[in-house]
Amino acid sequence: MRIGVVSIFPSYLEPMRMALLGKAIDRGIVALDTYDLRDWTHDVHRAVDDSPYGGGPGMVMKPTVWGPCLDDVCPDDALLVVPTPAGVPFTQATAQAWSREKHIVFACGRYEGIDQRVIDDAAKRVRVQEVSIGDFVLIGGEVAVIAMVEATVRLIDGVLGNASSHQQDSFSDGLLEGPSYTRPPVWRGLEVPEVLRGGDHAKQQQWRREQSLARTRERRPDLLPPEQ
Ligand SMILES: N#Cc1c(-c2ccc3ccn(Cc4ccccn4)c3c2)n[nH]c1N
Repeated sequence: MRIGVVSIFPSYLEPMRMALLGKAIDRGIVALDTYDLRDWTHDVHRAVDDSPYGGGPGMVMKPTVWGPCLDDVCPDDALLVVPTPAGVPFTQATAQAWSREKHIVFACGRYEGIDQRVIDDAAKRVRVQEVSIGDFVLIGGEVAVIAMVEATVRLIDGVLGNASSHQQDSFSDGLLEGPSYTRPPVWRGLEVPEVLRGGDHAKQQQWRREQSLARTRERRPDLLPPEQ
């Protein structure tokens, strides 16, 4: 998978070159290109924003800068992703679908966002998805991109050491993951549940399912399947 990210703060994206994502890049599973939007500005001040039509707070990012940039960095067969608080919710299902893409380009806005005509113009040529990572407002799109890239790339074969890891994720079966434990068996007077210390794998699987259902019922009843 090739990933392109456009930002006015490309160094904000450097965490994606560390740890597991960095290893996926080193192993050629993922290629990451970051672009500085200001390289497409055309004035001495390298302006990327302007006042909003119709008034309102803040500034809006210029179509005359974003348009030529996306023309250059986003080929017709790529998926263009635009993080925005007004986007469709990004979910595990989104990550699953994106993990099968060959090329994804992320457009990181700042200020009050990107002139809508940039998205409308791009949609004439490429697939565009405006997505949100949650019901809160960030300062820009970079943090959202890092989160979405992690969630997506970890699902690509070969990225996670233990292939089955992501099959037991929270949300992979629609439920929240239950509690996890490791040694010592007793810590500060707290014991690891007996069933996990034994060897009956069928009982352990049943226990884990019950814990997932209980936790989901308590924290995210909206995720429960109808019969639960
Ligand atoms: N994904 C996602 C996001 C964002 C997000 C993403 C991109 C941008 C580009 C600018 N801003 C600031 C901003 C403030 C006010 C109104 C519009 N935009 C962004 C915020 N916030 N919360 C999410 N779940």
